[in-house]
Amino acid sequence: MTPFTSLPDLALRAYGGSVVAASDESFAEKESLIRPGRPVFRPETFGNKGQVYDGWETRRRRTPGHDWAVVRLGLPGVIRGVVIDTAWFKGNYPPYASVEATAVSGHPSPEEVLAAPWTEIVPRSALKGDTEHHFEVADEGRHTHVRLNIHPDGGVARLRVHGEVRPDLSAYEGLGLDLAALANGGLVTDCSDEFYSTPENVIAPGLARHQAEGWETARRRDRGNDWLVIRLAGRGIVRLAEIDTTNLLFNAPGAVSLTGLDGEREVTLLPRTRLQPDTPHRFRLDPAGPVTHVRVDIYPDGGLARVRLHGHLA
Ligand SMILES: NC(=O)NC(NC(N)=O)C(=O)[O-]
Repeated sequence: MTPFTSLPDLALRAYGGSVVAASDESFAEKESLIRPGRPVFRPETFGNKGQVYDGWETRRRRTPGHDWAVVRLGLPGVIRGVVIDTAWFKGNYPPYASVEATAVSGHPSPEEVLAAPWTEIVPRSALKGDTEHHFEVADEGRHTHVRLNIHPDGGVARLRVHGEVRPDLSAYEGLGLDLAALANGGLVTDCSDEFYSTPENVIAPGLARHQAEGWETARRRDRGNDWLVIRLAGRGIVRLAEIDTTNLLFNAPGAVSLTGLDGEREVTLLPRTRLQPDTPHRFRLDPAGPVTHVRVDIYPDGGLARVRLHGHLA
């Protein structure tokens, strides 16, 4: 079975997640919980509020109760697993944690979210200091928010909430949309190589700020070519592709082609076409029937910053 960590982190700040409320954040800010990247630590960096930690850290509690933080998922969906990472918190980690989830439609205030009915998805579990804890989640519900409870207080470096994206696409009814976008339910299901950075990046929101925020493969030393496959938000007709090589200056692919997949049927959407480095290309695609997946071939290797596949759901 593939580990749940291979699924997108629905809470990630780069995917639109937000820590909307917390009981306390005296020592270190709650926003760090969903920051991309590994937590870092520099010893003996004492500020006015104590040692500086890359995480969320509450004060030493002198009253009954426990601390908590509420995260709005950037990508609502079905949660398959949660990672609670206490990296670098050694004398100040919480001994126990639990996680709850809820689904609130629209654009609720933090108060409205807190008042919603919550479902426990990770029961109260023992934690260790400076450790990544992986908890599988069996709940099949679609959720928009999670609440991390720590008992009674302390610091957590990162909270990762991996799962399957289940967007509400009702606002797009009758309109075109990016069928590849992670936020719309697209998913990279396979790729030839992800040596330097994950192919999931090509369907992430926004622009890549640097090379590592896109997809980059190792230098190929054989006669083949690198590729990735995107499962679209649904079966649909793709009309316009954006192939963005921004930030790939000396390692952009020489060319790209796009193939639509629908069951056994394979259809060329874009024949092999030359690319320029550091350029957001737009290509109108050959008319073709609906497809469920698109294979992006790059020649011979390199990577891409973003791939957008605009069209309509069939
Ligand atoms: N940020 C802190 O200073 N935290 C704590 N102290 C040290 N030294 O890390 C603590 O929990 O009292």
